[in-house]
Amino acid sequence: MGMFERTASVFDDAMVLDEEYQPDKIRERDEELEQYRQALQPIIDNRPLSNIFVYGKTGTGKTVATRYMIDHLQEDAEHYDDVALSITWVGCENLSSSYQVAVALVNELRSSDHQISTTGHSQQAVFNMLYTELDKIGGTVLIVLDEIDNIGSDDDILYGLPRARANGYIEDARPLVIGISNDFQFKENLSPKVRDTLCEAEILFPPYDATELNSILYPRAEKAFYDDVLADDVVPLCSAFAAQDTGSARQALRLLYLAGKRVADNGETNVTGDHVRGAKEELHQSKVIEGMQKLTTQGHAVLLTLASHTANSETPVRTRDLYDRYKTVTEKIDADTIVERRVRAHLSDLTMLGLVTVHERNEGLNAGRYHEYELSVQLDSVLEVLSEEQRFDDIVEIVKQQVHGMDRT
Ligand SMILES: Nc1ncnc2c1ncn2[C@@H]1O[C@H](COP(=O)(O)OP(=O)(O)OP(=O)(O)O)[C@@H](O)[C@H]1O
Repeated sequence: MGMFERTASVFDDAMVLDEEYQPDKIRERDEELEQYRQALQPIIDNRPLSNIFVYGKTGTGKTVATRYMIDHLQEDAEHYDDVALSITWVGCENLSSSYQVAVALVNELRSSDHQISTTGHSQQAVFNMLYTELDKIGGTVLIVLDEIDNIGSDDDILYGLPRARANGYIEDARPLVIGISNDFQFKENLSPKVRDTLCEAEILFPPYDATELNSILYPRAEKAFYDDVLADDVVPLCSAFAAQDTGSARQALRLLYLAGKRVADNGETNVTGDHVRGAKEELHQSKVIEGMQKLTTQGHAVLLTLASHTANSETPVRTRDLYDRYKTVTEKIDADTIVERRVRAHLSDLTMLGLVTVHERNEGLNAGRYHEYELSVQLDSVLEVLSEEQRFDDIVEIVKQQVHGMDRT
């Protein structure tokens, strides 16, 4: 026997539940797909093009629908000799300016031995390289900018690309931009001229309800799992939880996958509603941890203070005691000390994120009303996140020892 053996599994093909899997049908999006078709039709008819802006919350099918439409468009365009179509897809999740997007586009269009570096050129120089590349390709060049909201209000590229032909920078190519965004504010923050051209055709992807999620999930579940391993309530529960929370198909698929994985990890043979509930809790925890990682140094300092009280069994703790300890914490980590009122503001942020629970006390006339706080997440996970920041190292170590001290008693 080797060290690794194929695990007996409820999964027939778990990859079907993976993010990257392209389903052969897009469900529950007939209206949006029809709008998409109409917006792309001018390419086939050699009519003037308009740019397309696709928006909606995360997991609502924007990317999968765009891939699907482009695949069909590419296939059908081949039937027409006078339609020249090329596609360029750039994910902008790590690109925070027009300059960076332009560099990424140039590199996407160029062969691998003519790549340019991300620094050292002027923006105009990179734009010119981009226009040159577009002209070399010629014909309609469909440019998909996924997660375009990352460029914020630095929207020069969205101004320049659609006007490059009219302004005489390119002659042979007709660029068409599809911008995809899950940030509703993004469009509002664009300059009016850019907004008008980018959003000539707008397609909104609303969140899914439970029924729609069921119809997306069932065919995937059927392919992903062996027959008869899913209890009847598994898919509806995944759909219901995701519909209540975000309306995201990604979340629903993730729940289904994690439920299956729990079964596999426990060496069980059937997936039940309880596995889905466990998966939901697991997803929730990882979201909480993500929220914790994104806090500012002051947020982390307040959290660390509360962790220290927790390690010493001093919770729930009153604001003023917490503030005293906070001052020693910031001294140790060499951070600024903010006033008590602002520490309270951080505490209420932490409460909103689900990291902290607040109790309101009312102790007679003299004591008045006051607040007490305690952690609502595991001390271990707090300390793990905090130890990712180097300046916290020493003090996190101290708190950890306090926990061990407690264990001994
Ligand atoms: N209508 C649908 N039919 C089939 N599968 C879908 C549908 N909508 C979403 N999915 C699936 O849900 C997952 C998330 O969808 P997608 O990546 O398209 O979301 P998105 O709107 O682009 O999200 P984000 O804004 O976070 O990128 C994918 O695995 C996709 O296959």
